[in-house]
Amino acid sequence: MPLTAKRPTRWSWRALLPWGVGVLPLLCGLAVMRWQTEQELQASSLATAREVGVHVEAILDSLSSAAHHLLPKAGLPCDEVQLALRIEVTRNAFVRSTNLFDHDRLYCTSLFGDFDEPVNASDYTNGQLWLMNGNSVTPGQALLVYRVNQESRGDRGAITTVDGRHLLTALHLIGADNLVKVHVGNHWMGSDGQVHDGKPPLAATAATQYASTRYPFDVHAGYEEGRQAALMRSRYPALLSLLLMLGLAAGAACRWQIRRASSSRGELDRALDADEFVPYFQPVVRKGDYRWAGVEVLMRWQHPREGLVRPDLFIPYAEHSGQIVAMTRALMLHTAQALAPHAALLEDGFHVGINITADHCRDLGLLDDCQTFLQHFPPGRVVLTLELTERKLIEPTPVTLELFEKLHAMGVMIALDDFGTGQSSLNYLRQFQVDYLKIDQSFVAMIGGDALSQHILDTIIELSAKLGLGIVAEGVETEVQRDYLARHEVDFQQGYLFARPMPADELLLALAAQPGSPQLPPGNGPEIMRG
Ligand SMILES: Nc1nc2c(ncn2[C@@H]2O[C@@H]3COP(=O)(O)O[C@H]4[C@@H](O)[C@H](n5cnc6c(=O)[nH]c(N)nc65)O[C@@H]4COP(=O)(O)O[C@H]3[C@H]2O)c(=O)[nH]1
Repeated sequence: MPLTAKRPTRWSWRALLPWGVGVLPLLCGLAVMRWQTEQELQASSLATAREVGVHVEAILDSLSSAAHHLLPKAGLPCDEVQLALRIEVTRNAFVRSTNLFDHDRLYCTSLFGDFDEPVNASDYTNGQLWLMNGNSVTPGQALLVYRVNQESRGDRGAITTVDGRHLLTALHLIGADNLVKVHVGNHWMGSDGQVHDGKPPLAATAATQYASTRYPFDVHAGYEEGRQAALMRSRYPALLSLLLMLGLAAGAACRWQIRRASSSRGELDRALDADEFVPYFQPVVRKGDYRWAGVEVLMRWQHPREGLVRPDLFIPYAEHSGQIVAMTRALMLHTAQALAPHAALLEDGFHVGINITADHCRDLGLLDDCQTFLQHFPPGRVVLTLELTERKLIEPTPVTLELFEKLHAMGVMIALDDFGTGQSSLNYLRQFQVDYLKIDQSFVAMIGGDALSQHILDTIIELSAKLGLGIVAEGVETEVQRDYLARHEVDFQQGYLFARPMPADELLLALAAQPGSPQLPPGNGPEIMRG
């Protein structure tokens, strides 16, 4: 179908749908990738937290073992136990210092020997662990302190410490790309090695936690903001580009389909508004004198850019979209306006054939169109003949039957077009009160051909005679065909042999030129005569 006239873009669903279709595969793919990377980061985060946790537990095992060795010595004089304290520091890789306390005062340390400093059990989580921000020996440097007291005396026991750098090494080596934090009571240490107060902040991505069941600490892990997007970009670059291309292709295909459908419909609507559908007329001659007894009205599209467009290029779409009803109404009006002022040129009972389709038979609207058409002419001057095609099946519903009954009552004739080519020709004959059969041009073309084809043509002619129907032969191109049809008493003939479809001006000119025809009133003739 030819297309023209660009219309202003409107943000309707037609404009938005291709974007939606294009974005959909991308969104679905991104959702799957997001879910997958989320699972992956979560699993890796949990594994890191657990690994760091297990390592810290191993360090604490070392502190606990040293502390428990020294525990029975708590309360003994410092010069008696000092060597034992130093031996534990030497024997345990992670132990930085060992200490004994009595009456809640630190009285002996591996570094200084005799010492005196208060020990407050409440500084320790569960009375056991304290993450300190340094002590008097190494101020500002993280220190994890383990405390254990004798079962019988809560104010007497042993204290061992580990340097925060051991924890830091674990955080850096195990959780290299992870934001891992060791949390003890109201203090925590991150990969900056500093001890902070309070609870550690949750990581933006895949925040997980490992809580030790053996010591009162937990490990928080997770990733910084944007980690997931970065992982998706690095993991799925090929898939992302594929999805992008798929989305583009789907969006473009959808846009093309919508434009095709909407532009065809919109284009027909525009042409209808601009009155671009015009009638062409092909004469139908009667047997005997071959005088023009009527015309078949054939639609043409006077397209502003493409010129005159043949009906087979747009009628099928118009029939499919249902726009054919409005187009036929406009065509009938044009026909009436072109012929009515020159009705004197038409002999009484002049046949005007209009093609209709199944869409016209869905309601009784066609009655008004026919009525309006006939009102343009003096009574009895024209006989309106509706030509039914079988391109869409016409159902014999109560509405259709009522329509045909009322059309007949109005004097409108019904012809079956292209008779013999469709599957329902005979059914139509039974179901609807038909007046004429139009033999399809393919049968007329068989004249002079093989015997079987000719038999089929003869049978159609006989059938119409037996049913008392008028018969019109279409597509008569040769004198042999004309004479054969005349010998077989075919009532009317139509074809290039007599005349090709022509515009109204030419038709009126030719009608006026027929012998015995009244002349057109001066100044009232068709364009072609006046020019
Ligand atoms: N080869 C050959 N062809 C001949 C000869 N005599 C006439 N024809 C062509 O045969 C077609 C006859 O019309 P149709 O069977 O109703 O077939 C029509 C009809 O089914 C449809 N059509 C045309 N106008 C309308 C309309 O207003 N409404 C509907 N629904 N369909 C229409 O389009 C079809 C084609 O129309 P056209 O192109 O005008 O083609 C016309 C006409 O030009 C001949 O001797 N030899």
